[in-house]
Amino acid sequence: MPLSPDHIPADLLPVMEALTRVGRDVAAIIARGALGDSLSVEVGENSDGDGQKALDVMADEMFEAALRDTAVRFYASEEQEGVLDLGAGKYALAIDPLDGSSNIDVNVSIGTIFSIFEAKDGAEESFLRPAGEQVAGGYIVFGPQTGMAVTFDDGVLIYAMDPETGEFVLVETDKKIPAATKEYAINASNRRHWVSGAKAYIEECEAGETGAKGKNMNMRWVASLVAETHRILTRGGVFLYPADARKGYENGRLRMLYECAPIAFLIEQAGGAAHDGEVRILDKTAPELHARTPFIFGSSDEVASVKAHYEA
Ligand SMILES: O=P(O)(O)OC[C@H]1O[C@](O)(COP(=O)(O)O)[C@@H](O)[C@@H]1O
Ligand SMILES: [Mg+2]
Ligand SMILES: [Mg+2]
Repeated sequence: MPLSPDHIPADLLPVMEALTRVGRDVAAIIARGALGDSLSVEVGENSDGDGQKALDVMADEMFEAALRDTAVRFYASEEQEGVLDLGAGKYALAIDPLDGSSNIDVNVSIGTIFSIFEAKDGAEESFLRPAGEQVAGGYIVFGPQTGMAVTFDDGVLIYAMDPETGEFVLVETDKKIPAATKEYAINASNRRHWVSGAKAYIEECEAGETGAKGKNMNMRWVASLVAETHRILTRGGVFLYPADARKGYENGRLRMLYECAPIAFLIEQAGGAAHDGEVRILDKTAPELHARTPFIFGSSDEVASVKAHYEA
């Protein structure tokens, strides 16, 4: 099913068609759930030492195969150690083929996150550059409804997949996030490990109307970055995955290239903000393909308040 070319740069249309075609097929596999093969069985480990589930590997293979016929030259995946050279083409695409792996077998929203740069001559240099140089960033969410949010540096487009046709239909052309919010998202089980700025901000949220905020806050944690982003794009909110004292979490958990850069691009295009506690994500350059970064994003007032707590 072709995508409507409205609002999509012509050069990127075949890339977006490949992504949504695979999105439709992955959605169908997920929808069969327990009726099909187990999607959550551990099949190995990626180069980061993360366990790989069957659906992580399957989705990666499906996206890689579909993008081979497009203008994507370099393919960098969370599930693969190095960059693949797919042949001729002017783009470099980074992907988290399946985000929210812990939710695969519990029927909770999961997703795919993608980031596109214009390719340079070399594979790694095409990705290890300021995140602000992305030409597109977005995600596909597999939930009660399958949908997509994407930016081409000109606002945020929202698509809904029609379950009867598998077609991704444009439903909003300029999604905006409210500046103020009463909702925050953080994995509070790690509180004792957090850096002090995150601790201080969350204490203020918990104090509600009895503290400096003067308003009560509500908390949500899905453990699928795509689902949290979709909620924040839809009704506002702030998300934090801070650096913490656990081994391997010195820069938080989320990967700069496959997760934070494209989400930050979307969020800023929707009027929100994204930083690592100090530095704007779009001003950062990943030092290596699988590098992580602390990540705070969402409604601009709260994201600014988090920064003030880090600086205090
Ligand atoms: O289990 P935790 O520490 O709460 O982390 C949850 C985070 O990890 C992730 O699942 C990481 O992504 P992957 O599933 O692609 O590895 C995010 O989607 C989510 O925000
Ligand atoms: Mg992920
Ligand atoms: Mg993943």
